[in-house]
Amino acid sequence: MYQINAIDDFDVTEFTDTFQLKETTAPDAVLVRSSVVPDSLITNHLLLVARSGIGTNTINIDACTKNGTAVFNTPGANANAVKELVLQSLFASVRPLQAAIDATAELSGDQLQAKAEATRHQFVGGELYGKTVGIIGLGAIGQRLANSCYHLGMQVIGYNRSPKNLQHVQQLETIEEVLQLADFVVLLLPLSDGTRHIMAAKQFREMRENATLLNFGRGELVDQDALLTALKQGQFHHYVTDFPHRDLQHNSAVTILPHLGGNTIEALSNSANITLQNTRDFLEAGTIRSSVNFPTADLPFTSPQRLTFFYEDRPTFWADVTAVLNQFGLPILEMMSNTRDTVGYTIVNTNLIEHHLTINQRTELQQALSALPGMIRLRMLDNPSELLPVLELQP
Ligand SMILES: NC(=O)C1=CN([C@@H]2O[C@H](COP(=O)(O)OP(=O)(O)OC[C@H]3O[C@@H](n4cnc5c(N)ncnc54)[C@H](O)[C@@H]3O)[C@@H](O)[C@H]2O)C=CC1
Ligand SMILES: O=C(O)C(=O)COP(=O)(O)O
Repeated sequence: MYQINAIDDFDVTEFTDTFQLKETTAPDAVLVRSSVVPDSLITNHLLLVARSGIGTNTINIDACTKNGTAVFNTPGANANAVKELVLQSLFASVRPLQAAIDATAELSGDQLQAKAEATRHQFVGGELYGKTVGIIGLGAIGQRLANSCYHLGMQVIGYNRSPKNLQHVQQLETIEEVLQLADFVVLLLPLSDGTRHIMAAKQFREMRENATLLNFGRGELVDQDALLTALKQGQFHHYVTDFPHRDLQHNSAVTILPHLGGNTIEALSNSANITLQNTRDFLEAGTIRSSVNFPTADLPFTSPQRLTFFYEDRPTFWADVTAVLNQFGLPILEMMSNTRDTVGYTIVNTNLIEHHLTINQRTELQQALSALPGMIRLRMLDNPSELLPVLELQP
C-alpha cells in the first residue's frame, strides 16, 4: 500500500485499494493544489508529485527530475473555469454592477423604483462589443477566451511564444505590439524564468491610457513596483489580479481576487479526478499521462510483472539493459520507450514467475540494472490485476 502525503485536501475514498493518506516526511507520492511542495519531501521514496491544476511553479521540477520523481498536472481541466472568470472580470470592468447593487440595497421608503432610477446616471457603463482584447499566452485558457471574446464582437489580438493556428486571433510578433493596441490585456502565461516580470516598466509605457490589465497567470509575471508606478502616473487605467499582495491593497486602481480562477465545482472535481487517476496508474503500472518532466508512456499491463526505467538518455542505454535482462534469462514480452529532452522512460512487460527468480536473484537483477550509467530510477511492478497469477518468490 502506497503512502500519500496530501498537502491540500483530496477525497481519496475511491482509491484506498492502492494508496492511503498519511502525513509522513518520506511519502511515495504527494498530492497538491497550488501550495508549495517543500524540497524536504523529495526523498528517495518519492515516486510522484501530482498537481491538481496546471501551474507547477510551486514544485522544484529540476530536483524531482534528478530524483526520478514524475510530476503530473491536469492540462485544460480548469481552463473553462478561468475563461469564465476572465469574462466576468471583463464585464465587471465596463459596467459598475456591484456599486449599483450596493447603492440600490441602501435605498428605503416609498417610490423605490423612481428613487433607484434617479441614481442611474452614476452607473453608466461601457460595452465590450467592438473593443480590443489582447491575450498574452494562447494556451488552453487563452484559446477558449479568444473564441468567447470573438463571439462577443471584440477584436481579438494575441501573443504566444510559439504562434498557434487559431481562427479568431490576430497574432502579433511581440508583446509590445499587443500592448499598443489593446483596451484589455489578459495575462495567461505560466510562471517561469522566462516569464517572470514579463510585464515591467518598458511594457507599461506601451499600454494605452484607458487600458485594463487582467492577470490570471501568476502574480510574479508582473513587476509590482513598476506596476504601481505606472498606475500612479496614469500610464494605464486599472489592474485586475487573481493573486493578492499586501502592496496592492487599498488602491482604487487595483481589483484583487483571492486566486479564484479554477475555483468552480466542475474544475475542482475534473482536476482532482484526473490527478487521482494519474496517481493510481503511475503507482500501479508506471503509466505516464500529462507529466511535465517525464515522457508520455502507456503500455497495457498484460504480463505478470513489468520493469520501468527512467534514465538520462544515451545511445547504448537500451543495449546495456537488454544485456542485463539476458544475463538473468528474462523475456521482453512487450516494451515501449519514449524520450523527452535529455531523459528517457521505458516500460518492459516481463514474467519473473516463469523464470523462477529467487528473492536473491531479483535483488541482484535490481542492483545490476540500477548500476547502469544514467539510470535514475528503476521500478519493478507486480500486476495488480486479480486475473493474473501472483508472484510467489522462492526463498
Ligand atoms: N488564476 C487561476 O486560478 C489559474 C491560473 N492559471 C495560470 O495560467 C497559466 C496558463 O494556463 P493554461 O492556458 O491552462 O496553460 P497552457 O500550458 O495551456 O498555456 C500556456 C501558454 O503560454 C505559452 N507560453 C509559455 N511561455 C511563454 C512565453 N515566455 N511567452 C509567450 N508565451 C508563452 C505556451 O506556449 C502556452 O501556449 C498557468 O500556467 C497558470 O499559471 C491556470 C489555471 C488557473
Ligand atoms: O491550475 C492552476 O494553475 C491554478 O492556478 C489553479 O490552481 P488551484 O486553484 O490553486 O488549484
